[in-house]
Amino acid sequence: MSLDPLQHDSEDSRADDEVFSLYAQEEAVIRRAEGMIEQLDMVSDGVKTLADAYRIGYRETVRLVRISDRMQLELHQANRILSAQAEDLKQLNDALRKEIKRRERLEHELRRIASIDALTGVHTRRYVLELAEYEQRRLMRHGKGFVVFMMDLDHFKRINDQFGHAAGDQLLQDFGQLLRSSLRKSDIAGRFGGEEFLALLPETDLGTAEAVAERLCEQTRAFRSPWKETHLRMTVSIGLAEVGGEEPLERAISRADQALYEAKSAGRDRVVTYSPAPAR
Ligand SMILES: Nc1nc2c(ncn2[C@@H]2O[C@H](COP(=O)(O)OP(=O)(O)OP(=O)(O)O)[C@@H](O)[C@H]2O)c(=O)[nH]1
Repeated sequence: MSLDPLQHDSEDSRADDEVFSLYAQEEAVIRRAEGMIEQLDMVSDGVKTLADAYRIGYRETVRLVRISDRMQLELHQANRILSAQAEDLKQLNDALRKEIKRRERLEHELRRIASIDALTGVHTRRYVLELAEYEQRRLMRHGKGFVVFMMDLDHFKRINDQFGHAAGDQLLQDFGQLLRSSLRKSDIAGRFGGEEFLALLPETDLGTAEAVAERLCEQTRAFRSPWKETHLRMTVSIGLAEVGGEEPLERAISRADQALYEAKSAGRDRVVTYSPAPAR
């Protein structure tokens, strides 16, 4: 509706129209205001809901941040503990490695002590028998044999009685050296006990073994061991026997021992090779 007065016929109807129009405008304004109030209420509700949600979200965020902080602290502490444990483990590992090395050295030393006769430097009886067993199996595979020497220093009791036990020890030591130097590296020499020695000569024929034994006998006879203002002398008796096939080593040792007994009986300072007693 227009408010232009030129478009109306009478003053009254114009006044009525104006009143009506004002009323309608007022109505419209009121309706718009009410609408706006409603919208404002809705906006306010929305803001309130958002604020509530934000408050909840904020609290949750704060809670999560606190948890995260605590977790970070715990992780940091756990990390420190793990680092300390790793360092402890490293030290333990180092200590273990050192201990293993120490034990290996000890084991090596024990094996050396068990295998080498401390006085004479040749092998111990037990070790010779161990080596012999292994050697015998090896030679059997190749169809080869070896020769056993049983050796005994002559009248050793007299040396001890005349010069004392220390002099006897010195001669035992000297004989150990003579024995080692007169044999090949592949031969096995040992102290059987007291003043008795044995040697195994693998892959050696009887003739060669006899020559080796004779040479050792001569070297022993010629040897002089300085002792105080004088010198010590010694001789050795040697019995030889061949080890054949699969026979137990003890049997061959026993034959070499018989030959040694013969060497002693025949006057000592000599080599005797075992030969079976002639059948009657
Ligand atoms: N010094 C010393 N003497 C030892 C050792 N082992 C054994 N004997 C001595 O060697 C001597 C061996 O004496 P016997 O068995 O009678 O033999 P032997 O006097 O050599 O006489 P035959 O063997 O018949 O020539 C004993 O007096 C033992 O005490 C040792 O390690 N050191």
